[in-house]
Amino acid sequence: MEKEKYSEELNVAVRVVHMACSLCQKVQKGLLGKAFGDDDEVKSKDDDSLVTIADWSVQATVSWILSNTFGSEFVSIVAEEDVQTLSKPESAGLLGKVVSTVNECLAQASRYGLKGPDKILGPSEILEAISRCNSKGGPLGRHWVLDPVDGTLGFVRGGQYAVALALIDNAEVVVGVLGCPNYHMKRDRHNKQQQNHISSEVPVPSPDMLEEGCVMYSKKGTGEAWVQPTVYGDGKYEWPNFAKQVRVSPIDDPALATFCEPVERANSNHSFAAGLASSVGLRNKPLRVYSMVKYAAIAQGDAEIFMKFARAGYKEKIWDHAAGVLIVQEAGGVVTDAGGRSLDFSKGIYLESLDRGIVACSGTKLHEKLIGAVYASWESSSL
Ligand SMILES: Nc1ncnc2c1ncn2[C@@H]1O[C@H](COP(=O)(O)OS(=O)(=O)O)[C@@H](OP(=O)(O)O)[C@H]1O
Ligand SMILES: [Mg+2]
Ligand SMILES: [Mg+2]
Ligand SMILES: [Mg+2]
Repeated sequence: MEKEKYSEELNVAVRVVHMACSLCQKVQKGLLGKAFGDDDEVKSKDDDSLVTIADWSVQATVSWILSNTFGSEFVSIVAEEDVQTLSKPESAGLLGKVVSTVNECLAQASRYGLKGPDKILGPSEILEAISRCNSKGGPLGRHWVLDPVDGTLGFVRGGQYAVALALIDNAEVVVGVLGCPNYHMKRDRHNKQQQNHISSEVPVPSPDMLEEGCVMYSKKGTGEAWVQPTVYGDGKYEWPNFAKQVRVSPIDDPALATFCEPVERANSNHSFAAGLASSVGLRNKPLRVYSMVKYAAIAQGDAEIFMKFARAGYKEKIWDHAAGVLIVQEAGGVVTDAGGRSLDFSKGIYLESLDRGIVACSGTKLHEKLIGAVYASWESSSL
């Protein structure tokens, strides 16, 4: 792949994810000041999962920036949220909050080197921006894939969550950006690799920058993944900020490795993962973390393994994985389904032919052991 290919897409994606992180920070702070269930900013969807003003507002913001930058007729976006609830007459208050949140965020676009709207966007333009993300993806052409807030449960509980944006080109994930507003980049005393791909200026990081959230990103085929601290709306850190290369952990001894998995039992079979863990000799307790922050943890070497085994019948969606998978792979890791096959992003919004679950590892040695254990457990359970 030519070096410059997708550079502009990556550049815009990183900036808009930084904007989205700042938006989410503000909304999460506001939510945490209220008693859970005591506000109208969190709604339940038909499948009982949650959606908040942050989910809709990030989707509108990213959609507006991508469409305005690349031309709406050229942009296909596959994203999680729709406007069903938001466009009901009784949701006028909720829509009003989304409209002001999006406008407040877009007003900051120039701080991130992006162009915002010339005038305030009205409710119909915001609804249009959200519903424009209704592409079904597929095997051909370019599709942006967005999870505006991944781990919404973590978000409303004051925990980890992520903003995930990827670009798929002819079924391959070519750009991945993961905003993790509550997950800090790894501290390392030397920071020799700092460099900035997004700008020529390279400010020196102050130690407290490393305590804040981060945005990770990568481009397919580069063999590199990068992390930046988040830029906050309070003017504490100004854009452009620096970037540091991330790399997976060198640990390949199961006895020293740590695995992460979803927090909720409903989302992943904890006992199946525990069985695999013990059969390959993992000793550490699982790290249960909301959202795609689990991929970020693998990419920067905070953990070695991520396993997710959803219940039979649940179909994984591409926006829950695309950005994280690319970042882990380019940082040196391996990600497949539980049968050891690559994930197939060509079938539209679902990972259609996924075999049982997802296994992401820092290296092939751990990965082979885990896939072997999946096969062994499968054989013994079907005896
Ligand atoms: N039943 C079921 N099984 C498996 N996965 C499901 C299920 N229901 C939802 N989801 C998707 O899981 C996303 C959240 O994954 P997490 O790893 O954050 O799960 S957890 O909250 O830590 O348990 C979550 O993403 P968000 O909706 O963006 O939060 C969902 O897309
Ligand atoms: Mg959701
Ligand atoms: Mg999600
Ligand atoms: Mg989501």
